[in-house]
Amino acid sequence: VIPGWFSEISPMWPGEAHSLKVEKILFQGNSEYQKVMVFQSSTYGKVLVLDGVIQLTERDECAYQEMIVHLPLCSISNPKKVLVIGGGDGGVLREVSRHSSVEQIDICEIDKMVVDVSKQFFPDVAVGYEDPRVTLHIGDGVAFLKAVPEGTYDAVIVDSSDPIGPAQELFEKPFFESVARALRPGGVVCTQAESIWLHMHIIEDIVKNCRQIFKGSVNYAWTTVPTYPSGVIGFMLCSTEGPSVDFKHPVNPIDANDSQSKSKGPLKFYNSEIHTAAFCLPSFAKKVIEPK
Ligand SMILES: NCCCN[C@H]1CC[C@H](N)CC1
Repeated sequence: VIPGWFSEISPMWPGEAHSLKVEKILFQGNSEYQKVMVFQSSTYGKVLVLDGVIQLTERDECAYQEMIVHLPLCSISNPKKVLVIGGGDGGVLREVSRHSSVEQIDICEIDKMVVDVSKQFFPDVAVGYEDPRVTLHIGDGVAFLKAVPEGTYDAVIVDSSDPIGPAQELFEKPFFESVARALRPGGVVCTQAESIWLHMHIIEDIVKNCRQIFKGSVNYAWTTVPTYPSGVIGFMLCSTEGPSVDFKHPVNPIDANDSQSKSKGPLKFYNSEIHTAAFCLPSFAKKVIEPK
């Protein structure tokens, strides 16, 4: 360990570790589920770490939060009911609330400490909780979805951590089946889907499960997030049987004034061109992900 530096060492990305220079540790605690830490970095603003894994930094969180929300919501016209699984920091809520057609935003986060810590240290991320359309449920997303009436949601966003830890079940087939049941015909889901540089085997398994479960379209998109392992993160975008969804061409582009509300500031990363580009994959990934 280099004094004054945080290194993200994990068996999920063996032999490599991204490091950030630490100015000051601002919070350390143990929740019921994981170790929670916040530190002030030298060049990426404040950083949220769960069980030694970087979840977000103030400098680059916009890339992940904007893409995981606007890739699905800009792919369907008039999203009204949205469910967020995970996402306790509130960043996904901030982005969903830019869509004026949305009437109801439910969020199910298992770890209350993540919510409280985000409100205390990341107010520009946790601002999402201030939207009156938001209802916060503290609990297990797997159980929450089982209780959801069939066909309730237009969109589900699964903003999870990695498969090692509390989010493990969110990468397994039964969970994807419960998401499909909770979606209306032609409804969409977008999940955090790891890195094509590090996790092709996990992605292959997820794609196989999604193709069996989601009878609409199944696509993989990716983007750059400097402080995530290998500097990229991907998303599974799936739609249920019903009105067809073309994820690659946004039918519901985010409107300038929708996103210009004072509390949230302008979009820093997402736009319609980068939406379409996100689905372009390198050949080694196309081979595994795209249908034979
Ligand atoms: N809302 C915070 C983002 C959570 N997703 C991250 C994806 C990459 C992982 N290595 C860590 C969590």
